[in-house]
Parts: sequence; C-alpha cells; structure tokens
Amino acid sequence: MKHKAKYLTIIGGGLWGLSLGNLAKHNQENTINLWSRNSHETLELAIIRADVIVSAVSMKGVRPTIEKLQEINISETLIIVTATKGLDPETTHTPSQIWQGAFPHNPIVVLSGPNLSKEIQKGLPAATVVSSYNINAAETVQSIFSSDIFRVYLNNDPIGTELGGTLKNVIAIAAGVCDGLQLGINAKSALLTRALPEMIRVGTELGASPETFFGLSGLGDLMATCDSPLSRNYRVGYGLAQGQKLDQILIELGSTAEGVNTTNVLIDLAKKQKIAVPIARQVYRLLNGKITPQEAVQSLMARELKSEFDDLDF
Ligand SMILES: NC(=O)C1=CN([C@@H]2O[C@H](COP(=O)(O)OP(=O)(O)OC[C@H]3O[C@@H](n4cnc5c(N)ncnc54)[C@H](O)[C@@H]3O)[C@@H](O)[C@H]2O)C=CC1
Ligand SMILES: O=C(CO)COP(=O)(O)O
Repeated sequence: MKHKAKYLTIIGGGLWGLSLGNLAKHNQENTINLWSRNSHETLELAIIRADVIVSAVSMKGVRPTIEKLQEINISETLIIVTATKGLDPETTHTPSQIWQGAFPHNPIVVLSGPNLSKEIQKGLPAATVVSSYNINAAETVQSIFSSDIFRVYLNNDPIGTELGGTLKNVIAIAAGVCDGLQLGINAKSALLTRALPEMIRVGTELGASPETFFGLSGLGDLMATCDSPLSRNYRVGYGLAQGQKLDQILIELGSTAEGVNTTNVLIDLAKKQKIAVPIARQVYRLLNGKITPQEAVQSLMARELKSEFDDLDF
C-alpha cells in the first residue's frame, strides 16, 4: 500500500502515548506531534495541521480531553484514533462510543492489541489491530503505524476490538493472583481458557462479534498481559496475592492499571444486564476487600458443576 505523508498528533504523554509516537516515527514521512495536558502549547495549536489524532490517555482522561477538543472547531475529516483500554464509570460506554457520541461525523478508529509498552520501547517486534466502521480511515492508520517492527491488521468490529483489550485487564489481575499464589500452570491455563467465554459473553451483549475475541486484540492481548510482570494489571493481582494493600500497589506502580476501574464498571454492567462473569466477580470482591485471594480461588473452584460450552451460543 502506498503511504501518503500524514501529520499526526498524539494526545497523552504517558507510557503508551510515548510508545505510539516512537512507532509512528519509524515511517519517516510522518510528522509527529506529542501533546499532553502538561504541554506549554495549546491543544488547538497542537492539532492545527493534524490529519489524524491519537488519544492515548487513560480512561479518566477521556472526557476531559473530549471537552477540550469540543472547544475547538475540528474538521469532520480529522481521523480520531482511540488507544485507551477502559470503561466509563458513568455510562459503562467504551472510549470509542464516547468519542463517536462527541464527534458523530468524524471517523473513529480503535487501536488495540498485545502491546506491552516496555517491549515496544525496546524495539521488539509486535502486532496490533486497527478497527473502524470506516475502512478508509482504518487503512490510513494502518499505513501510519506499520513498520518492520510493528505489524498492523485491519478489523471492522471496533467495539469487540477495544473490549478485548479492556476486559483482559480484569483477567490479568486474576492471573497475577494465580501466579502470586503459585497455583501452577494447570490452574493458570484453566483460568485463562474460562476467561475467554466470559469476555465473549460480555462482548456479544454489548454488540461485539464473538470471533474478534479470538484475534490479537482478544486472545492475543489476554496471553500477553496475563503472562507478564510488565503488565501493571498483572502486578496488581500479584501484589494482592503477596498480601500487599491495593492502595500501596497502585502508588508503587506510579502509572495506570485500568483493570481496577474496569472491574467495578463491569460488575455494575453485569448486574444490570444479567451477564455471568464469575471470574470478574471474584476480582471485584478481592479488590474491594471483601475476600482474601485464597477465598477467591475457593469460590471459583466451588461453583456449580456444568457443561463446558453451556454458556456459549455460537
Ligand atoms: N502502557 C501500555 O503498555 C499500554 C497502555 N494502553 C492503554 O493506554 C492508556 C494510557 O496508558 P499509559 O500511557 O500506559 O498510562 P500512563 O499512566 O503512563 O499515562 C496516562 C496518561 O493519561 C493522561 N491523563 C490521565 N488523567 C487525565 C485527565 N484527567 N485529563 C487528561 N489526561 C489525563 C496522563 O496525562 C497520561 O498522559 C490506558 O487506557 C492503557 O490501558 C494500551 C496499550 C498498551
Ligand atoms: O494493555 C497492555 C498490553 O497490551 C498493557 O497492560 P497493562 O496496562 O496491564 O500494563
């Protein structure tokens, strides 16, 4: 595919914003501008020449960022990429739904995949997914980020793509607990395999295609995040299993572990829409100090016996 030079503004100067900026620089025709809320430049000036903006802020930064952009008269051709993995506590909406609601005429593209930023920063090879209802916009973003170290796939299920990345953070906390308690590979395999239908149940209820969860943004990100101490969500679970307090773990992390907020929002959503989320429920009880890590394991093991594929209707 012929790449046309693009002007890109990345919003968010955290770990992921910086990594995405470096990835886009591999294609030397791109002009990259990085903006964060601490920048001296105004946001208006930072996006004045942009063809594409990438929001790489954490969930709590999504609405404030949108509000800032709404004060600016942005062009309807500006492509908005969202790279946030979270759920909105007020509405339970995904970031792309919030962006689309705020800018109904702009193309919205989700970027999500197994992309631990520390590995990306080292220049190790990785792959990701860009997903949109607007395939031209997704192709533009694909060509911006593709390089010899970053392989970018297209997809047309943005909700499924971002929910894979969002829901696996809850499971990564459980995986950290599993490893922290040294429960073994059998237990870890059982946990992750049973997590996938749980993620698919939530996803399909929210309008995602089940097959998206078997791709890079679902199963791929589940494997990366649940098996690496580089994952902050995994480290939350690991720390809890070591008897550390949640507040202390979060202070020591010093950056965002979205799974904590996502678990709370997910349980709210699951209650309202009557979706069975047994693993997320135990993570919720653990994060909220209602049970110990050992009790969470016992609760999962003591669940009613059932057929393996009872709860999947595809
Ligand atoms: N670090 C990683 O490996 C990856 C992270 N992500 C996702 O990207 C998002 C950002 O993650 P990181 O950069 O790693 O987190 P971080 O903690 O390093 O940075 C958070 C960013 O959000 C911004 N932010 C936070 N609250 C804000 C507010 N109220 N208003 C405006 N901006 C605000 C901060 O200024 C900062 O730029 C998260 O949703 C994360 O799940 C996705 C893929 C990989
Ligand atoms: O989403 C990620 C990897 O794909 C990053 O995981 P953590 O947010 O748990 O560090």
